[in-house]
Amino acid sequence: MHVCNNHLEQEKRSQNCMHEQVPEGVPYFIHINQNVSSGRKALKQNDDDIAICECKYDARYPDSACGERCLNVLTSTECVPGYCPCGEYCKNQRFQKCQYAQTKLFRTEGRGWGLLAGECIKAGDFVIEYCGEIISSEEAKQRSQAYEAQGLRDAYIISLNANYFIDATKKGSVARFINHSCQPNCETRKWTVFGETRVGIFAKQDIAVGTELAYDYNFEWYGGANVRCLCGAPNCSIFLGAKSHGFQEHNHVWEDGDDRYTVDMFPLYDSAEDEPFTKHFDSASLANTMYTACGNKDNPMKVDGFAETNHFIELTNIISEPFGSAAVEGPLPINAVKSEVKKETDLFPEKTQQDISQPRLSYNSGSGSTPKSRSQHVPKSRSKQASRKQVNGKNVAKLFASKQAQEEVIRCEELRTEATKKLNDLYDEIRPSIEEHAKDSQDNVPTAVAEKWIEATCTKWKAELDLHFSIIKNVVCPRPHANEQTTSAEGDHLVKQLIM
Ligand SMILES: C[S@@+](CC[C@H](N)C(=O)[O-])C[C@H]1O[C@@H](n2cnc3c(N)ncnc32)[C@H](O)[C@@H]1O
Repeated sequence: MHVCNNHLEQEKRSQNCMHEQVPEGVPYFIHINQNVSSGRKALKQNDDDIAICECKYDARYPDSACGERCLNVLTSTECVPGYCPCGEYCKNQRFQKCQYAQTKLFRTEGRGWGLLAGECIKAGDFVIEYCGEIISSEEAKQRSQAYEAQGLRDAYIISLNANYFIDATKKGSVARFINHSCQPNCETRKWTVFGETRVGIFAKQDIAVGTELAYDYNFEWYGGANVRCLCGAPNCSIFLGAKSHGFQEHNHVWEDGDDRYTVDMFPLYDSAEDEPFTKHFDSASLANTMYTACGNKDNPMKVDGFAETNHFIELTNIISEPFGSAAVEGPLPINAVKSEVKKETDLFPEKTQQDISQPRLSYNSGSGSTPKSRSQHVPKSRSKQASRKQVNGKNVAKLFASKQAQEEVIRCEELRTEATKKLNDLYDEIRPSIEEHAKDSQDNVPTAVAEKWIEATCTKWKAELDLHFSIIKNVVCPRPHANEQTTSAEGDHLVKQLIM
């Protein structure tokens, strides 16, 4: 174990242990053993905020000094030096003291570099902290896109909490080399250290020396390009972090009962040709809404040529994400995806979860072939969608000639804002409960919390849909302003402005 007593020593040690550890050929990064935050103030803990446990050091029972029954350990909070009744004997300062397990970097087949256990690690042991730069979710999005554009194949951004991420791309601990497995021997756990949340990698089971360490990226990984998972586990999710929010946001995954789809798989009928073609679900849903409002799917009402021409499709594209880009992110939508089935292709073949006690981390079995090359990066199919627009109802309202239409759209916008705020507030309120359950027991968020969340989410979605519907309705079925006729040319102009 490495034990670092203060920051300076830690830093020296971290550099030293890196020199010992880094084999030739490992791409350059700055090794750190403490998160670094740029543009985010380090939390100052007041005495009142410091949790003090009730442990007492007894030389006859050294394990009593902040062992597993310590109140702080039970709440995943590290004791604060100077406050812990066990003083220097306190064993609950593992993050602070960098009490990491011995590990070794090695070159994998097909998955870049990986990390091995350099000693036997016991189930529950702290392996290493995942350190990096603490960045906001906005910054995470930007950096992730920039890294992808720079052609960086490996993604190192993981989520810290709802608002912050840890980016270990340029600066990080060696935890950044731990690869993903769908049947992992490690897991991430969040601990509070000096009032700040930190992410540690912990052993899920006894790990023999020389075994590759791996955890499941699904919960914290921000993702990058879609990467074919080469873990070889029988329950492999096929793509890295396929259940992560980043992946689902990127791929617009939709869930229906036990089936999972990407939105590409939803057929949309082109009213002009009456031929099925694949379009995004959101377009399809709006198309259906339109048909319901202004006719029906088989016999759409034709207003000023909108339903007949591409305008209709363009219009649905600008209002392309009634639900997806909700400002609030939370684990519930992630948890909602239960199966690994993608119906119409073999990409997500149906699998049976096998209860296998030994992890299969050889990566040479299970998937049928031995991966020889670097992981396959699946190209983005719809890069245009990454820059999708969020409709601003107030701006759109100004484009309508009719006062009635303007008022209706503004009212819808207000309702949407209100629903979004309620959802945000609710998320803040229930976050501790969600975070507690999100990782270890995916399906076990308390029902009361889930119900509240679902209700608020539905209200938000409905408000979102109402807004989009109101815009479409007023474009397609314009209400003439007093003494004014909205001509089809004006309608066309309006649509173009909306699209721009
Ligand atoms: C956090 S890094 C892990 C360290 C990385 N292997 C390296 O060489 O730096 C995550 C990246 O490793 C690769 N990776 C990790 N687990 C993988 C897996 N099971 N299958 C394929 N590639 C994997 C992917 O390129 C992913 O973006």
